[in-house]
Amino acid sequence: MAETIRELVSEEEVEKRVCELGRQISEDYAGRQVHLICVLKGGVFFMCELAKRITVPVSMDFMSVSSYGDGTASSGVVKIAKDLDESLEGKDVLIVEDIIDSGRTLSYLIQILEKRGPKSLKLCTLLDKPERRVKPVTVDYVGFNIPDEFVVGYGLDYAQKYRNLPYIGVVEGVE
Ligand SMILES: O=P(O)(O)OC[C@H]1O[C@H](OP(=O)(O)OP(=O)(O)O)[C@H](O)[C@@H]1O
Ligand SMILES: Nc1nc2[nH]cnc2c(=O)[nH]1
Repeated sequence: MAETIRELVSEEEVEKRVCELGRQISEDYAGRQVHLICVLKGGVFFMCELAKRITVPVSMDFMSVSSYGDGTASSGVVKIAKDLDESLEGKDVLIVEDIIDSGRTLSYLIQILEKRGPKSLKLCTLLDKPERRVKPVTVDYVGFNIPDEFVVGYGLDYAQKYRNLPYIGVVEGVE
């Protein structure tokens, strides 16, 4: 069977939800600066769109933590491929992720970042698959809870493809 993509969340729905999250974050961080941490590569589309909707001062940094490689199942081994450039000391830090699945990546990342002295540390994810959780993670902002299906688009890949889709879709026709 050929590889195809079935739309799960439309471009319009994603845009609307990103605006709502931006508004909520702006209210919650009123009078403060929020330091966004983008988890590469998947989080980059979401972080850019979200940052544009936040009305309090924003600073940004990037980190790459990988546990999936080219497959559809987490290896369970989390590697830091690129660390942050700046210190988190005294900052109101908001991690921006594309998806939380088993929770392995984020529980590991939060453990590391908490030790770096942020004033606060919160988590925002575009997508969450709560029924897949292996490691507990506290999620402060969620775009959409989705079922247990492997999704692509809006930054998410399958073997590095489909990140550029403007909507969220499910890959069909793969093992
Ligand atoms: O909750 P988990 O089961 O740990 O899965 C979530 C992680 O998987 C994806 O990253 P991936 O390793 O695919 O890297 P990428 O963002 O560079 O595609 C996603 O961006 C999360 O970081
Ligand atoms: N692309 C992609 N990466 C993931 N990482 C964890 N779950 C997923 C998923 O459903 N799709």
